[in-house]
Amino acid sequence: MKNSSPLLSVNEALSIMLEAATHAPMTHTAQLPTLLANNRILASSISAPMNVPSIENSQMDGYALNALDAQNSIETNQPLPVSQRIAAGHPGKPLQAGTAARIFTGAPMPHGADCVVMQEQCELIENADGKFIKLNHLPKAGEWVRHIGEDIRRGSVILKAGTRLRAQELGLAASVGLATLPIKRPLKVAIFFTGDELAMPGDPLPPGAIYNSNRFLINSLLENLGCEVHDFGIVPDSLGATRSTLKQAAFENDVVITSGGASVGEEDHIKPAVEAEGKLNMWQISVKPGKPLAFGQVGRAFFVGLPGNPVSSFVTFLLFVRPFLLRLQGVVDVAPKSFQVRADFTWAKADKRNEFLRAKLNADGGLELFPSQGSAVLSSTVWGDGLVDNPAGQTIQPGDMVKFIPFSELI
Ligand SMILES: Nc1nc2c(c(=O)[nH]1)N[C@H]1C(S)=C(S)[C@@H](COP(=O)(O)OP(=O)(O)OC[C@H]3O[C@@H](n4cnc5c(N)ncnc54)[C@H](O)[C@@H]3O)O[C@H]1N2
Ligand code: MOO
Repeated sequence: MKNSSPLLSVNEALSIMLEAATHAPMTHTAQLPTLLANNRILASSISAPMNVPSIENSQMDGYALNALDAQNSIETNQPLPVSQRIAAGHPGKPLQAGTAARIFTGAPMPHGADCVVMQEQCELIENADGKFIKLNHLPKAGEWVRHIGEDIRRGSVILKAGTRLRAQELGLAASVGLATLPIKRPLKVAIFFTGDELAMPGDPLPPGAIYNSNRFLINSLLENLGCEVHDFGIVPDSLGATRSTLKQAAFENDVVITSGGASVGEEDHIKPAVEAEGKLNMWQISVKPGKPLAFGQVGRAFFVGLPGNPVSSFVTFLLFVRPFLLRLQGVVDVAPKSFQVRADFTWAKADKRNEFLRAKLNADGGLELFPSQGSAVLSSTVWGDGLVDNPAGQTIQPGDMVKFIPFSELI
């Protein structure tokens, strides 16, 4: 086990976890209704069974016609007769030569028409002989026409295996008529929270106790990732209780995540419990907050021990657990996007560890820091827009460009 100095870097630790996840792919897949597949992971690549659009149709409300007829009508100052009306969902008849068809957005183009003139660009004349349009604009062939397969070509791969399905992907799948999708089965993740000081919101707070905020943080983060959460609640600070809960949780789940008790005090039982029931592969990372992060295996389940401090728990979940759980389900690209942003603050004291500072974008496009960067100050995570990834040993001056990872990339 690697646990002595120098501490593992963030990248080294992440590599160890991702490597383990890559070699233990969760193979079970199921066909799920597309409507229920939000946030789930696609198990196999999807090829389009049809073209989108499947037919040529109009992009505007206006008149469908032939560009040569339009040119002729303008040159001879002869309005074009309106020979039919085509609404969306109602295929029209072939276009009579030398006429225009009233058409609406999304309606099928009539055979023989090659363009659409917006109704704002022509005048409708109605008289005893019928309806005519006078064009104030000379359209080009193809204008305001949506062509077959313009968005999606039949047979092309529209979604790759390992894609995390968001609203956009589900919309795209639905646009080619897919009512169900092959998805990875959700990961079963057990969580428990160590600490005699923990009480649940809704219960009175005894002297010296604190509320179990991590239970709410971690449950929500796992839910966002589409995991099936098995919450074992609060476990007292004893090696026996920690070991038995760990064993039971590992028996029934793919991953066990704990909070607290990961550090070095006598009341910190996570490390000895994991060593007794399984194997610790990694402990203590050069990251602030979050140094005591632990990773290992108990039975067939992976184990991740998050530090008890709420901000440490939150940050290490985002940096390590999120990519790990995504990779376990076959997601290839698990790295969050980061941006170079100007610091509008001073960070005078360099740390030995790689720091992740809670920061907010200001109106000038620069970054400001939450005044207290303590590991227990959860307010910083609500105030902030994301994390500044500050390398070990680095101070920051106003005007320096820093690496910023928005929370939207991490949650
Ligand atoms: N002598 C040392 N002490 C500590 C070290 C160290 O290297 N040497 N590391 C510090 C660092 S860094 C961190 S981070 C913490 C993490 O310690 P643990 O994972 O053992 O967590 P606990 O001691 O159980 O709790 C720490 C802190 O967080 C509060 N807590 C715990 N669970 C919850 C919860 N579910 N919800 C809200 N708050 C929680 C707990 O009351 C403590 O205040 O260790 C340092 N110590
Ligand atoms: O790493 Mo701890 O999270 O600094 O407080």
